[in-house]
Parts: sequence; structure tokens; C-alpha cells
Amino acid sequence: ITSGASEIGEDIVFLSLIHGAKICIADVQENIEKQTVLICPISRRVKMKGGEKRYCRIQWLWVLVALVAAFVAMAVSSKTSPRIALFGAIERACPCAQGTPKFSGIVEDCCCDYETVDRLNEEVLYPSLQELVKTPFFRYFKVKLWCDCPFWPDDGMCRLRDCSVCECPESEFPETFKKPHRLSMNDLVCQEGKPQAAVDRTLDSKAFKGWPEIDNPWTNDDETNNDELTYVNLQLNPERYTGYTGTSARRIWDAVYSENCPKYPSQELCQEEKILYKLISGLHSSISIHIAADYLLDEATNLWGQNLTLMYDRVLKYPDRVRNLYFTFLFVLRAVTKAADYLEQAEYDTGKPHEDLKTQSLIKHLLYNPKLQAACPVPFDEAKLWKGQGGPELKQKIQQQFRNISALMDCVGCEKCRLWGKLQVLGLGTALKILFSVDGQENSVQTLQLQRNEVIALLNLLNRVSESVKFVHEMGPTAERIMEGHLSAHTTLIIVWKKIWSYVLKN
Ligand SMILES: Cc1cc2nc3c(=O)[nH]c(=O)nc-3n(C[C@H](O)[C@H](O)[C@H](O)COP(=O)(O)OP(=O)(O)OC[C@H]3O[C@@H](n4cnc5c(N)ncnc54)[C@H](O)[C@@H]3O)c2cc1C
Repeated sequence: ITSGASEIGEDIVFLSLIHGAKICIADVQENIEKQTVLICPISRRVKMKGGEKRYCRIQWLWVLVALVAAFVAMAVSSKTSPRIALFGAIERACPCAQGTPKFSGIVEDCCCDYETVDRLNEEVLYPSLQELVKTPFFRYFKVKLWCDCPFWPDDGMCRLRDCSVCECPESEFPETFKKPHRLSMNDLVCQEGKPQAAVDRTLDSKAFKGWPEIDNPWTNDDETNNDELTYVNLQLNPERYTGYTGTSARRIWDAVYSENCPKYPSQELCQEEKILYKLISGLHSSISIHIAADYLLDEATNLWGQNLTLMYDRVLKYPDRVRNLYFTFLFVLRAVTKAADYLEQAEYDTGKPHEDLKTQSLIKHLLYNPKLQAACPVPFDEAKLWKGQGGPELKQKIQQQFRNISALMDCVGCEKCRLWGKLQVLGLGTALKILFSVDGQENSVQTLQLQRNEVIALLNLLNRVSESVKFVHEMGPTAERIMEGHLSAHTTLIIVWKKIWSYVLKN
């Protein structure tokens, strides 16, 4: 509310709060002998004694006075009716109360509109994917983690311990994934001392039961080579802020963009190159949104939370980046639904029959959801691509470019970023493989063969992008309001805090 108020409004709100605080301080002083500090409950059902009731009544009264004062102040400052001023403020704060959404119509080059994507994501995709990625089959990812950059040496720009993927005891791992005695006792110490960051690095040939060992032509890593590979529990290594920044991170993104799309956004680009750019940009947006959604706000107190300013500065300020995020979402979704027959029949064996059945049923629910099939049956139409003269050559060129992007992931100087970078690039590579080719041939689902790790990467990527789309949809309007407002809530809060502080110092 203070964000809509003028200087006078702030003063009134400030005075009301100070008087409320004064009563609070007096009461705390009274209660000092009892050594208790009372926090007033909102619920009336909480049992309170007479003195406590009185104290809370007075405190809530002052909150009411502060609200009324803000309401009056806004009316005065906006020279309009209090109702309009107040609802103006609420409208800015509440995304659901807003008129035309910023992104509407069909997502470029796709077959669904923004509103449908948001609705399907909220009702079907996000909840199913959240469940799916927690299952034993989808939470362990096989990856070569250490830095093996073919382009330049790793310069270790990782600033926080949160960059590291850490190792933990074998005991938490599904039996079918294990190869006994693979993990040495020396490796068991968690780098961060936090169980939630723990990683098991064992592997086992049984884990590939029922799944072919085939190299993906779109990616650089040889997926059939199990040497030096590590199993990582993705649930324990969330993609979030790691402190990886500066020239090292910048160099990777610059290389990714300049390697593949030197001229973008010039119109000289052909459609296919534009699509590769949009996929990378969409992935980049999604990574930035995850950093913003789970950010280390205060290193000293280890306080994590949302950083809407970062989301605005890196993504929302550039509408194309939001559009590319939605495009990437629909592209990957199309790949998943196109591979539906294959994914339905695949084996999801982790040695836990109950959980494996659940995985199978979640996959079916996702692939054959009636709402999804009715509202967005073909999220992206790949059939219109590679049709022109030189189509096959162009496809090979782009395949090589994507392989180079995949190789660049070995240069990421932060272990956790490398983990998610590799997973998501493999996920995109798998989507490209499903939609476009196996060895440059016209693809048909019948001949499609996927590795277990490719399927894990594909579905985890879809989940990551789904989370980003949801976060943008829900928090984007608030972030924009704060950043684009006349007087930002942040600025107002700072002013009020400064006033409270100077008042405390003076008294
Ligand atoms: C593969 C990879 C994974 C990473 N994972 C993490 C992680 O998990 N946690 C973490 O904290 N950090 C991670 N990072 C680092 C993070 O992405 C940023 O590089 C870092 O936070 C510094 O951000 P920046 O503001 O310099 O801009 P960057 O995000 O580095 O962007 C560099 C430049 O790219 C352009 N750009 C930015 N976004 C887009 C877009 N969506 N589309 C098109 N162009 C764009 C802009 O010109 C921008 O200046 C990762 C980096 C890489 C390469």
C-alpha cells in the first residue's frame, strides 16, 4: 500500500506504525519479568489471557489506523476517490486483477497461445512433472562432472560452496543403480556438510537394463562411455544461485551465442538457425529465472529467497527472452508427446516396484492427458522445417553447432552449474533427436531409440522450463510493477525504514 502513497502518506503510515511499536515496546517492558514476547495471532481461536488480549487488540488497532491512514493519504495524493486509489494499488499488486496480459496470442512458430500454455502448465504439466522428477527413476542422472574443457582451461570462477555437487553415503541409492565398493570412504564427506546437497557417485550396468546404449548425434559427450561417470541425485542438488558469475560465466554464454548465431537477430538468419537461437535463449532465460527464484539474499545469515529485481533485469525487461522461454517449453513438450509410444513402453525399473509403477502411471498421465490433447495437441510443428533446398546440409550444420554447445558445457567453472547445464543441453539434444533425426535421416518414431539418461534429461528439462514458465506467469507482473512503478515499493520501504531508524536514534 505504501508504494501507492505520497510522501504525506508515508509520514502518516510511519507515525501510525511508530505509535503501534511504542505500545509494543511498553508491553514488552511490562512483560520483561515474565521473559515473554507476545506475537499477536491473526486467528481468533488462539487462546489468550486477558492482558494478552488487550495488548493484541491495541496492536491490531494501530495496524488498522496505519491502513486507514495509507488509504486516506493515497486518496489525497492521487486526487481521486479513495476507492479507486486503493483498488488501483491492489490492481498493481495482484496479477489476476490485471487487464490484457503482456504476452498473448500464439507463441511464435508454435501452435498454442500463451494463455493456454499458462493454464495447461498450471493444471496439468507442472503438477505431474513435479511428481515425476521426484521418482527414483528420474531423480538420478548420470554425468561426467569434472571440468574437461576442450577450449580453454577452467579458471575456477566459482565463488560459493553452493557451486559444488557433494557426495554422500551409498545407503540412500536404489540397489539396482549400485556397483559395490565404487565409492571410496574418503569421498563420503559432504563438501558443504549439508545432507540436502549430497550426491552419490556410484554406477551400475543394471541401471541400463532394458535401455539401449546409443550415442546422441546432437551432443558432444559419448553417452555410451561409462568411464568417469557419476550418478547425481538431482533432488539434492537444486538449480539455484551459486555465485558463478563474472568473466568465466560470461565467456561461456558469449561462446554459446557467437558459435551458433553470430548474426542474430538480423533477418538474414534462416528459420532453422533462428530456432536453435531461440532454444538456447529460452534455456538461458530459464536458468536466470531459477537463479532469481532461489537466490542467496544474505550470505552472512544464509538467507535464501526470491530476487525479483534479478528476474526483471535479466529476463522480463527483454520480452523476446520471455517469448523464447515459452517457445522452448512448447518445443520440448512436443518432443515428449511425439515420443509418447516409446516413453509409455519404456522400462522404469529401479528395483522399487511400488515407486516404479507410480513412475509409469505419471508418465501415462502426462502423455495422454485429455486436457493437453484437447487444448494443445501439437505444441510445435516440426514438419515444416528442413524443407527447402539444402535442408539436409543445413541440418548437419546445426547439428554440429549444437554439439559444440554441448562441448562448451565442459568449460562451465562451477560444478552444480555444469551439472544442470549438461543435463539441460542433453535434454534439448534429445528433443532435437526425437523431432528431427537419428543420424541425419528423416526421423520416424518407430525407429527412435533413447538412452535412459536422455529420457531423464528430457523430462527434467521439461520440468525446469515448466517451473520457469510458472514463476514468470505468477511473479512477472509483480516484478514488473515493482521495477516499473513510479515510486517502487522497494524505494518506499527504504524511506520508511530510514525514518524509523532516525526516529529510534533520536529517541
Ligand atoms: C551453462 C550455465 C549454467 C549456469 N547455471 C547457473 C546456476 O545454476 N546458478 C547460478 O547462480 N549461475 C549459473 N550460471 C551463471 C549465470 O547464468 C550467469 O552467467 C551469471 O549469473 C552472470 O549473469 P550476468 O548478469 O552477467 O548475465 P548472463 O546471464 O551471464 O548473460 C550474459 C549475456 O547474455 C545475454 N543474455 C542473457 N540472457 C539472455 C537470454 N535469455 N537470451 C538471449 N540473450 C541473453 C545478455 O546480453 C547478457 O549480458 C550458469 C552459467 C552457464 C553458462
